[in-house]
Amino acid sequence: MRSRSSSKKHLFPSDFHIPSRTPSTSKAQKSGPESVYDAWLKSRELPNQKGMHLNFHLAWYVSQTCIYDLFKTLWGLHPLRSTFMVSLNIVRSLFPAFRGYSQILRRVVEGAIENLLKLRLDNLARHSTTNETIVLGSARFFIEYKQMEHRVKLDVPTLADPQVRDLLQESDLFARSFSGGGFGFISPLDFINLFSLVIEILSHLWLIITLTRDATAFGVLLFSIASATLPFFLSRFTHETSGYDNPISEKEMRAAEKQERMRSLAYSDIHRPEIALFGLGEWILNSWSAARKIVLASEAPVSRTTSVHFADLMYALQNLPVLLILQSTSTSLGALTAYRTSIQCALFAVSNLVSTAKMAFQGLFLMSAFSASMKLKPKLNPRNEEVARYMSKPGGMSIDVKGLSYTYPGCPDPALRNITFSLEAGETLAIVGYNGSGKSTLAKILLRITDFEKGALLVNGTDIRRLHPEEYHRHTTAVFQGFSKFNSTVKENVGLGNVDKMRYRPAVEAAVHLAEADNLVESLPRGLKTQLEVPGFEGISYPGMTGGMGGGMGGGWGYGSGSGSGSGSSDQRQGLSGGEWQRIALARAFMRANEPEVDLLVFDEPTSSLDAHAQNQIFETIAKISKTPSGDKRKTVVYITHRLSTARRADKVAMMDNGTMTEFGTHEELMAKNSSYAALYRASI
Ligand SMILES: Nc1ncnc2c1ncn2[C@@H]1O[C@H](COP(=O)(O)OP(=O)(O)OP(=O)(O)O)[C@@H](O)[C@H]1O
Repeated sequence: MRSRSSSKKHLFPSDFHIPSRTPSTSKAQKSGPESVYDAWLKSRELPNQKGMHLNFHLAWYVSQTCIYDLFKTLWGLHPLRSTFMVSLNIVRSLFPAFRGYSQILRRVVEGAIENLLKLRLDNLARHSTTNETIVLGSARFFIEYKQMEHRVKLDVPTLADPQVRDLLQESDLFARSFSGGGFGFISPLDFINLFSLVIEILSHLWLIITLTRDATAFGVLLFSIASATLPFFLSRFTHETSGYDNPISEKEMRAAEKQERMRSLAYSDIHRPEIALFGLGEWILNSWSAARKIVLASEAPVSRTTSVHFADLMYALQNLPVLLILQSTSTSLGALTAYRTSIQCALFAVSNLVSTAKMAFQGLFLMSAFSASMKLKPKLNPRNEEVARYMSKPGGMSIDVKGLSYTYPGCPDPALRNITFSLEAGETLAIVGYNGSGKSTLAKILLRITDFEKGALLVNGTDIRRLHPEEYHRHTTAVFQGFSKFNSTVKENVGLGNVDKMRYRPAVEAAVHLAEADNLVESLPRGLKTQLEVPGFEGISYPGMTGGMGGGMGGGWGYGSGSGSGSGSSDQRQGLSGGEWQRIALARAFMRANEPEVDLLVFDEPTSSLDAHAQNQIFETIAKISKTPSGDKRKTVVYITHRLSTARRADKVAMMDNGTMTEFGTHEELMAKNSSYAALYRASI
């Protein structure tokens, strides 16, 4: 355990901000890398990355900074099994040379040694594969876990960086290579293979030298004894058959489906705002981890009796006297053939070594991507020395915005320009304006989903940039314009708004009630347990699965437009209309709206698909939540609406036009101004 934690420290020593894209100046090319990220970046600038002209200097740097720590960490997961895996690979790599030696002996004892060797090799191969499955399974889980743990923490601005996306993509390739290769890239086993190939070449060289010196068959005897006894001892540590032979149980199928759903969710960009806002990271990680363990356990080999090995041992020991006799036999017989075979094998091993080394070389940079991605720091996180705690205020959250501007990466024009306004704790603000005027962008900045580049934003008097987003989000709830639709049950779709209470049915029912969605849920075939279908996403099917998975099967955490009402298919999945989905999204936001620590409620066009009656009811509910039963203010509410009849309910109204806030005040004040808002209002009623 000690080695494991210390290795982790080395491998993931500290977070860092990805520097802005550095131009590939000749100076930068010449100087050495300053970090693993730097090395990865420079490796991408190499003109012929896949050829032989790779930069050995970078590879050396990556080897020094990553390989040792990574292997030490992975070794620490299964020290004994890892030792066996490497030992077996070494033993296996010694056998080709030994087999060559046995050809000399074959003429003396027809086939006996060869058969014995074959038996031992088969056993070794079996044990080795089993052991590798276990060791690599754990390594893969560890790598995937680390990657997912880190991924769910990354925020929208970090993931919007194209360089980060490339880094994460290569990091994914590295993690996937732990399935045992297959992606045309390095598998961790290839590093061991490199070592094994060197051993094999050395063993051939040893044989060639031995033959030329006319030495005794002492080596043969030694290997025979080792090969005869090793599998017997190994049988006490390893298992036999692969779990693939076993039929997949329903539990395993559900776990496989869940693991994929959670992985999709963790890696999804579309759901990122809600993952951040509702703090879903830990829940995703725990759910994935539990499901992944079940899947890995189902793939793990199953133990079998060791009697076969005992018989093997007896058989092998019976041959020992023969081997002892052979020791005194002249080795000159067939030596020429063995000599030639050994040279051929050595040459073959050398060419194998070169191609494996080339793959390992490429793999090094994928490893550097993984290592660098582990150190990515979410851009919205404040620096340690700047962190401030969120200070609650009675009545809700006060908001002060001064000269705020923001331009989306890669866009020529700012989405927001010089926005200034103030909101007292407990006030309600309606943001109105034309399409594309920056309303949703402002809402995302207020929710600390998106950053801003100029100006200041104070919440309860504290600079929002000094607050840890994770902590700040606990004091907010929201319905986004493009809210997430999950291919999951109604209960989960709503419960995700407050993961702690997700399994508490009365809490989910209360949220459904607040969203006026009781009738909708009652009309569904399985009520809260009904599996919702997101258009455009198919379920995952598994071999041996009959009749779907009831409510449990869904294909990924799909996201769709949500228009149109699909009917439940044979697996009882249910489509919803746009308005019905909107009620689900509102219920999700209401899951936590009533929590005492929630001070800010943001709704981006929450009722755009609802009829006028439902819309009024929802606004009544929002008004009710924002005040105590005695009428005192307790939550600040910001909502974006195109229906100006709802805007007049708010304490303040903000009129947006082309990224600027052209008017701000009460409905009456703005009407008296008789400007854009008044015109828009009159046009909408
Ligand atoms: N992710 C993005 N990347 C680049 N530009 C964006 C992005 N999101 C929005 N924009 C641009 O920023 C501007 C403001 O968009 P925003 O969504 O804030 O407007 P809006 O007022 O909410 O519009 P609507 O009323 O149609 O919802 C628009 O010009 C839009 O094209």
